[in-house]
Amino acid sequence: MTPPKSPDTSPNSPSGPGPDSSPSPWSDLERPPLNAGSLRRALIRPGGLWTVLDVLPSTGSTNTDLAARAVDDAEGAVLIAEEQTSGRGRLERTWTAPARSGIFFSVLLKPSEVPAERWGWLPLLAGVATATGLSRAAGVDTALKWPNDLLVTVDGEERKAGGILAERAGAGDEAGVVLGIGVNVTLAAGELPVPGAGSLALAGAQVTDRDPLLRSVLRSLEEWYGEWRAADGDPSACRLLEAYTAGCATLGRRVRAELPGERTVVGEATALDTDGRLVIATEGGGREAVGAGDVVHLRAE
Ligand SMILES: Nc1ncnc2c1ncn2[C@@H]1O[C@H](COP(=O)(O)OP(=O)(O)OP(=O)(O)O)[C@@H](O)[C@H]1O
Ligand SMILES: O=C(O)CCCC[C@@H]1SC[C@@H]2NC(=O)N[C@@H]21
Repeated sequence: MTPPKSPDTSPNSPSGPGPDSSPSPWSDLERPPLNAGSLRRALIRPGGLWTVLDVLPSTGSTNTDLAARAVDDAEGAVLIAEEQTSGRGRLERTWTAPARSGIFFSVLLKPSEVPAERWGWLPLLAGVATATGLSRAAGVDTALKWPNDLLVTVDGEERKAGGILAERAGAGDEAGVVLGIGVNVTLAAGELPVPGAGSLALAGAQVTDRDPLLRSVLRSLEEWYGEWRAADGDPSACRLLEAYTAGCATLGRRVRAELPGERTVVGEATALDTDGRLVIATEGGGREAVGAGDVVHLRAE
């Protein structure tokens, strides 16, 4: 089912009170809830990675919730929310996640045998896996904006429709990473939280049932994670570096990386190095690699 087309004079019309205050143009019937039972049944298989802990009607942030229980939970724990009231992005920025408008979830991974310096690949791996899963389930093309954004094209313009937040959690033998993934699915034009945001629906995907999307992204994440782990976290050996490079819209573009202390690096983004840092060929003929943890903003020039 698709959202109502303009002109729509109903009180719920996206052309109603304005971008920030307009209620959803979707009815509850068109935005069915996630089905926890079917998600569990689909994801549980012998030797499989995932355990769906819960599908919460609302929570602050699935990353915060899962991090709080990271020592006690086994790897593969998945926490899903229909809505987040304090969703977070990188550097404690806000991630807006209105009820039933997208897929919002966190997974707990504990790749204890992979050298910890390679764990920085996990958010990039999650980007590749999410793009693969969305493409399989909804036929929608997404591009990766280094380091943690998922872009869709809406009317010829790139817009952010998703993001990934990776946070270290637990300690000692139970150390791990909470990977949080958020994708705007049904958000309509009048509901966009910030300029430059987009959604799968706005990119032309005919998706209202979010269960298949979630299943597909989690399956793809399990596949990529399995390959990466089997390769001891070496992104070249498991073709992660190749896949990220192929899907990355940042490479080949002129960018401005804003670093702490008002330092900037400007030039062409040419490659990712083996640590997942973005290599920028600067105007003076040099090359500088910037890490995801250091970049405050990365803008296309
Ligand atoms: N549902 C959403 N859809 C799209 N964008 C969102 C959503 N919620 C919040 N945002 C934007 O995402 C930002 C958080 O993401 P992040 O920390 O990756 O910053 P960014 O602006 O994407 O980074 P950069 O400047 O490097 O592109 C928020 O500051 C906000 O601008
Ligand atoms: O764009 C970003 O900076 C990252 C956004 C990450 C959003 C997801 S939604 C599920 C999980 N819980 C959060 O609070 N954030 C992540």
